[in-house]
This record gives sequence, structure tokens and C-alpha cells, in this order.
Amino acid sequence: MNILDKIVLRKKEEVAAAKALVSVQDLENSVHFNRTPYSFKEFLLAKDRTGIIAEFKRRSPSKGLINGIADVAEVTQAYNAAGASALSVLTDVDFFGGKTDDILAARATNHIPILRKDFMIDEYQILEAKAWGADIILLIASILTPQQINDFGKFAKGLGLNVLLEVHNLEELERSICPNLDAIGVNNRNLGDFTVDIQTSFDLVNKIPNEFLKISESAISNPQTIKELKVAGFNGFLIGENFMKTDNPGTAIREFVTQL
Ligand SMILES: O=P(O)(O)OC[C@@H](O)[C@@H](O)c1c[nH]c2ccccc12
Repeated sequence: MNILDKIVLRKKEEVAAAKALVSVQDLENSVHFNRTPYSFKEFLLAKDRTGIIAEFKRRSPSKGLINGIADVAEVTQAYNAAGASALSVLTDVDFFGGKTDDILAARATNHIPILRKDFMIDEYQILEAKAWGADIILLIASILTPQQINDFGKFAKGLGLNVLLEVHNLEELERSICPNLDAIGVNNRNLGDFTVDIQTSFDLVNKIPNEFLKISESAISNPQTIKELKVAGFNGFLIGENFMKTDNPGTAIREFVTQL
């Protein structure tokens, strides 16, 4: 069993526990549930933003502890002020150190799109995302059937949420593509064995139909890489560790964007 299998097994328990604690009705009655999510596309293509989707991530299975003290409200505000087009907030508890309140805290002080970064396996999690004030959900091709991707995408879009599909190779891309998506992300990290290779993005970019926003995800640590990814056709760049591993992620992103 690889790490992804373990995460999905645990996720099923986590979702079952959450359902027992908070009803769908409660989610639908939450303050944010009826807000209109921001358009991912609008912010990603805005000329006064950088295309960076800046991630708040305390730990990961591949790196262990990345940052145990950073404050989610403080860091996401600094990301926003530095010109991030969107925020990504990890909500997985056991493997990424997320807290269920993290999206709420980021939402309270930021007026740009927020991605609920998690392993979505159940419609209930999409309702949670809406209830917490997220704007975008992630669907990971390697853990979902094409039917699930289509159904979850449709369900999310019905709630006004934006949908980001994550793929790692051509086979996943070809089998998963469907109309209920806004953006397609190429993950440069293989979630099964943690190997990283930016070349994955360059290899797949031209296979993504132009109607979708194109995002390169993971292992980006150099502004020069962003320039090259832009030339190749990418609209967005998901960066976590490069900022979070520093003492001050807000300062790190500010210095990074001056070199773009
Ligand atoms: O920290 P990095 O290497 O900049 O990567 C960020 C992001 O792409 C990564 O956290 C990620 C991409 N896809 C995921 C799916 C689940 C959890 C995490 C991820």
C-alpha cells in the first residue's frame, strides 16, 4: 500500500466522523454557504496578479514538518498582498497538519479565491468547502474514477464552485477530462512515491485543451521556472514549500515576486 492509498483509507474514516458530527443541513445553514465564489479564471488572468497560487501547508508526508508555527491568517494575507492570484489551504488533518478552521480563518481576511486542498472522495466534502467559504475544489485523477470526476465536478459547479482537476500523466489526463472542470493542474510530484520532475509539466501542457486554465503544481522554487512555464502556456503556478519552509513565508513570497 503506498502513501496515497493510506491517505484515502484514512480520509474515508475522517469523512464518516465529520458526517456524524455536522449534518448536511448544518453545512447548508452556515454563513458562507450562500456566497457567490470568486472566479478562479478572473483572478488567475488578472494583469495585476502573479498567477501564483500560494499554499499554506504545515507538513507533508514527503517532507515531514515544514512549518509548525506560521499563522494561517497572517501568512495568507501576506501572500495576497504580494500578488498571489489565489490561496491554497491544506485541510487534511493527519498527513498535512491542516485544521478544519484554516479555510474560515483565511476567508475572514482575504478577498481572492481560496482552494480547499484536500483528497476529495465524497460530495459531503464539497459541501464543507462551500460552507467554509472556499471558491475552488481539487479533484485528484489518480484516486477517482472518470465517473466520480464528472459527478463531483458537476455537483461543485452546481454550487458555483470552481473545479481544478489534478493529473500526473497523459493517461490520467485523457481518461479524466470532462466539461465540468475549470482548470487542469499538472502535479510535478508523483503522489505515490514523491519523486518530483518539472519536466512533467512541459510534457503535458500541449495535451491540455485550451478551454481549461493550465496550472503547474509542486516543486517550483525558482522565478526563472515560472517564466519558462508561462512561455510553455501555463496560467498558474502552485507553490507551497518554497515559501512555507522559511521563517517568514510572507517575506519569502515578496522577494520571489520581485524576480518575476
Ligand atoms: O510544496 P510544493 O512542492 O510547492 O507543492 C505545492 C502543491 O502543489 C502540493 O502541496 C500538492 C499538489 N497536489 C497535492 C494534492 C494533495 C496534497 C498536496 C498537493
